Amino acid sequence: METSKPIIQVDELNKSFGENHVLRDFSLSLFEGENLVILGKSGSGKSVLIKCIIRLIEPDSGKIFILDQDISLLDQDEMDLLRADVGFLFQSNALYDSMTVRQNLEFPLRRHWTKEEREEKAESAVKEALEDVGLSHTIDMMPVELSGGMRKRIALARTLILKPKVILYDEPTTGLDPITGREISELMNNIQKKYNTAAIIISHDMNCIRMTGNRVIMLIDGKNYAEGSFEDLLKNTDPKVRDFFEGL
Ligand SMILES: Nc1ncnc2c1ncn2[C@@H]1O[C@H](COP(=O)(O)OP(=O)(O)OP(=O)(O)O)[C@@H](O)[C@H]1O
Repeated sequence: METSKPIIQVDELNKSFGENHVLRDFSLSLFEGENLVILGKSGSGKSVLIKCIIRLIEPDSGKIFILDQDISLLDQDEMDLLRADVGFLFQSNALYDSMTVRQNLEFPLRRHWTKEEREEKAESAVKEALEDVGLSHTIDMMPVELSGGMRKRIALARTLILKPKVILYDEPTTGLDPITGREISELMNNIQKKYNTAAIIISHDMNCIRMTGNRVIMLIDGKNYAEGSFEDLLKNTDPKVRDFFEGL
């Protein structure tokens, strides 16, 4: 897997808020088709890292390359184009409550597809994305009519509709019961298989991490402190790694 070129490359990222030095020379590589989990205590900087990757936050120093492009050099239009390749599943789902499922799914197409493309392909794209998440029958429903697990699936379908090369998952199973959480984890794996998408997953849910993570990075003291399979890290004897697992 690691012989391929990285889809996302983060090099020696630093980010401070005042005296709070959150990321310290943090680096990672995400390769095609892999699910990479970022583990770290609350407040360790996982969200800051993701926000730097989607450029909601500017790092103080360091570089981020997405699909070979140095994102600090992209203008707004170029960044928008790149965003079509990088799907983001918000913890809150961020569905529009006043829109039907169909309208929610069509929403990203407005920005990324021409009117002609939408007229030609939107209907089939919505249907395929809903089929992918097993919720074809909800197409004309409102988000309020759906359960938490269903809303998560619809949010995922909306991410999938642009066929991203990478998906960033922010706590994808938080707030769901264990069975629904397991279903979402399975769905994440199915999507990885079907589309060969790479993913960065931030999660505190050990079931989700075990099920979905091909590789795990531990964010400790602002650094990529340890990485390997989840099982490797469980066996790691470093005191800070042990401290993390024992604190769970
Ligand atoms: N915009 C901001 N301004 C100031 N400090 C910030 C800002 N965003 C994040 N921080 C600080 O950066 C640190 C890391 O926050 P972050 O949200 O990345 O943690 P996290 O690892 O995602 O935590 P959790 O697991 O609880 O979501 C925290 O100390 C937080 O207070």
